Amino acid sequence: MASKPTATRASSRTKVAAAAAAKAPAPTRTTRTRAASKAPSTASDATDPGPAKKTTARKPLEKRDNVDVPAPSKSKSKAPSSKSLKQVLQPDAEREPITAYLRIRPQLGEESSSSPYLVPISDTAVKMTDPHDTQNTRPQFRASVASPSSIYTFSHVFPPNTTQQDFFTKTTLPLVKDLLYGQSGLLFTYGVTNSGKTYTVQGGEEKATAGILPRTLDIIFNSIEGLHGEGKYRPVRLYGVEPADAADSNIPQLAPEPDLAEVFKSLDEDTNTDFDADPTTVPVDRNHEYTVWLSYAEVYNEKPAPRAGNSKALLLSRKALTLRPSPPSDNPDAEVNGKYIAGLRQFRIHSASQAKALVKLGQLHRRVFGTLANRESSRSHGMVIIKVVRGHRGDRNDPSALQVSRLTLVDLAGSERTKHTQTTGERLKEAGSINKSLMVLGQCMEVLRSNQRKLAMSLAHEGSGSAGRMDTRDVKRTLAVVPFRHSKLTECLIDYFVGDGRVVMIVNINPYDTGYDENSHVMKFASLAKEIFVTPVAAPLQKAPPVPFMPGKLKGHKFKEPGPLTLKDPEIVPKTGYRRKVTISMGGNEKGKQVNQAILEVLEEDEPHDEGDDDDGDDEPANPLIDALFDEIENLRLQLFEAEMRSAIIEAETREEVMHEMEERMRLMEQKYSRRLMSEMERNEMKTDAKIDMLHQAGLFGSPMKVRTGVGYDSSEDEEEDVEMSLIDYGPEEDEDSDDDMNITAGARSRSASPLTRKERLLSEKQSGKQPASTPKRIVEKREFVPDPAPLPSDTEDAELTEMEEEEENDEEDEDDDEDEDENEMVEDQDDDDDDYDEEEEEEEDDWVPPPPASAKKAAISKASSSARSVSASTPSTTKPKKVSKLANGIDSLSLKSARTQKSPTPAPKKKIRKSALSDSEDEEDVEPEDTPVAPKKKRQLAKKPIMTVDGVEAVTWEAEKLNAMGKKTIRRLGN
Ligand SMILES: Nc1ncnc2c1ncn2[C@@H]1O[C@H](COP(=O)(O)OP(=O)(O)OP(=O)(O)O)[C@@H](O)[C@H]1O
Repeated sequence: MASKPTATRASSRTKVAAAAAAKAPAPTRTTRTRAASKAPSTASDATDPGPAKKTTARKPLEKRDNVDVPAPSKSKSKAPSSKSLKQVLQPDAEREPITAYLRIRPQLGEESSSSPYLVPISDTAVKMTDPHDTQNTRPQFRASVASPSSIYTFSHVFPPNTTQQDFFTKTTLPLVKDLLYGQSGLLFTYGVTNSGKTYTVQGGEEKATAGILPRTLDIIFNSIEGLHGEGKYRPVRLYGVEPADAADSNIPQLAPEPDLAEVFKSLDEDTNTDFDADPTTVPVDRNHEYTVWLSYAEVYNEKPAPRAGNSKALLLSRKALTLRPSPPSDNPDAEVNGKYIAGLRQFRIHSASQAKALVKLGQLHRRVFGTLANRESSRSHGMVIIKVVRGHRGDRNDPSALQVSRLTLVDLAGSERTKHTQTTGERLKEAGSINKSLMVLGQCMEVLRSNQRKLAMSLAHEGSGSAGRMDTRDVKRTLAVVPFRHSKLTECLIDYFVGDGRVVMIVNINPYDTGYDENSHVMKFASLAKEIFVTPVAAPLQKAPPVPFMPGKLKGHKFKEPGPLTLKDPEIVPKTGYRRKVTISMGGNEKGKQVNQAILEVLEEDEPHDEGDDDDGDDEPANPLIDALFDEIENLRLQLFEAEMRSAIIEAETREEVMHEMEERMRLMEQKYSRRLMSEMERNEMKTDAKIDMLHQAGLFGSPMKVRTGVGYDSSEDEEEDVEMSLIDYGPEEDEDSDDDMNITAGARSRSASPLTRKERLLSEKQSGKQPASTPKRIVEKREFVPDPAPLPSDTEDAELTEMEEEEENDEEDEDDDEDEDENEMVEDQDDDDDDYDEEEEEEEDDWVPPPPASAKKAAISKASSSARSVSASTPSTTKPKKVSKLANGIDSLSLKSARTQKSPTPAPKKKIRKSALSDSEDEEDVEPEDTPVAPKKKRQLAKKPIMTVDGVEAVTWEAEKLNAMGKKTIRRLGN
């Protein structure tokens, strides 16, 4: 019988070691250290394809300084090779990144937004789009500082319809298995308020909605059924064990006070923990026995509120606890020792329901303090620590055969750091204070990541400097200090981040929540966490010598025997502290249930000052200056954040204001331009009508004149047209003023009044026996360049003059071309006169030298005529202006003549002159209305003749020249 336990012991040890090796995926810390020290050569060897090459590659390394021994070129070239950062940062057998899961909360009906701004695009990725940026506005026009659309990847994305069971199986069950196999783990939920963190951890009220915590407890107890240990040892600190006492197994006496007892009774009634139990079982090593210990802690960073006294209220105290470093003796292989919460009560749990009741108590406390802070949601970080002490059944009294593994489940407070961005001052400070631990957690992750990268690169690179690869110790000296100490939360979890187990992060998101920016922040935090590598190792086996069971004493230290939970424990309730009043109520959720209320006075005490020996083994320097500097940095960060948010809000508001103003201006401009365009179009239309009308009247466009002058001519039609012309509105006063105002340019004048209007005015003036008040400026200006205005010729004289001119033209060959061109120009000018006439054209008209009509014409002209042309060209000023003057005078005379006829609103008197000049035999009587008294004059048949075009004139001129060259003087008949 005596040998049996020994054999069992030996086998158990082997089994423990084997189990640790087989079940724990990573080696122990010692192994890891060895592996790390080997890593550089492994990295070097990794470049060699086979064993033979390894040998050749080693030689130059051994004789590195011996330049006389050349290394094989192949291996030499490979020696300094290095892995890329990406390769180095790949997960391997020893380490793995923090696992990040995303859980999307379903829409609950209270959300105003109908469509979520985050949608899963695969099992591992989600797309997040700013709901306020439907137009994909450019970043500078956006009020939000977060990017408008981003894709985030996770280890797995759980859509809204995921059941609690599925979620637990994929995310937490592996950690529960680890716990039972002797490996620690951490799971924390992260997200803004109302995103479902508490629902994920604790669960809902309905069946099958139990969260990961009750399920974890269920599975642990399902799995160790029949394997419960005697509980001779209890876990202490992080990894240590010590002899337990009977009090550890006592169910906590919840509340001796009657009112509070009522409350807790109803709590007990509510806590029917078994109705939603998870039946899953994990196969465990049945050679071991297990004891489960549970503690509930809260990280509560708020500052105390002013004292509020009420003598009748019950007193509920809560004492701030200190964190103490885990002694290296508990885990000699550890490079960095974590910290434990000193004084945290822990209870040995025998069943899942007992554990759940205790958790409920912890949550009640949390709720009480949450209510105390006047907040609806959890404002503290709730932490449930489950410890499993595993020992071989064959060696129950040997503490060196014990292994303590931990699973820490953290329900973080809402990360609504920017929730109150619209407010500043106190509320922002408050938010900053509440989330200080989250901020520090982020900072720790950032520093950890950068340190890990640095270290990985130093291991991957070889041959930097003469001494070969850089010493890891040198690199470690350059690494930044991870600010774990700046928050209680990170201080509690330090051991997980430096390599004490698997870390799982659950990101909760409510895609209907209005806080897009806050959720973007959460996503960024998750992507940062994913890049941090942790080293899941098995919990150390205890090598502490067995201590005889002495209640109240352990290893020479005074040990306080733990008693039942009493709210008035003088050790717990401090003499000084902060008192606050709070009312808690239980029940009343369902119909008919009585609401239990209790008024509690809560006494809070600050963290006691560490005693001198508390920091034993704390490797971080406790320099007050450094602490003060860190505090200052924190303060400045907060100020910076506040200032950034303020300026972001101002910027967004300004942008919006400017945008609205711009929009308004553009709208006004658009209206103005469209009005202007319309009026321009109307004007153009009327102008065109006027032109057409003038062309009609000039007989160049159809023959309305003929119709008018014919038998069926209706005077009312004429009147209509006159009315139509008078509708051309260039400003009512313009016409009036323009007659008097000689400063108005010819162009403006030409636009301001139609010839019809002018003609009518002239007629009326003539009829009233009055001299025209003024002549139109254009005509006046025409006259301006006439050096010697001649008296107005009569029609006959005019005709004769024209004929004479023509004769002269025919006679004077040199001038002939010029004259004809001049005439053509004049005729063309007449057409465009009303619209485009200006001084420039006038100048052109005067100075214009016409090109020769045709090459054939030149050939036909004799040398004699060429010399005559040159002579006449030398003295053009004597004749040319005179002719122009006659034409101008002719225009006026024709105007007067038209005024006499009253029925011929001819707008182009010059044209008539030119026509008469070109076709001598045309009878002008046909143009005149029948009833118009016409003075006896030379008969012309202008209207009967086809109107001669410019080409016609040229042709005629050409013929005339030809004949002239042939010696014939009479050209009058040529026109016929
Ligand atoms: N997956 C889910 N299915 C159904 N209801 C859910 C789910 N997740 C959350 N809820 C509900 O949404 C509400 C808010 O969830 P919960 O209280 O867990 O948010 P929280 O993130 O813990 O908030 P706080 O940080 O303020 O404590 C609760 O009513 C909860 O029941």
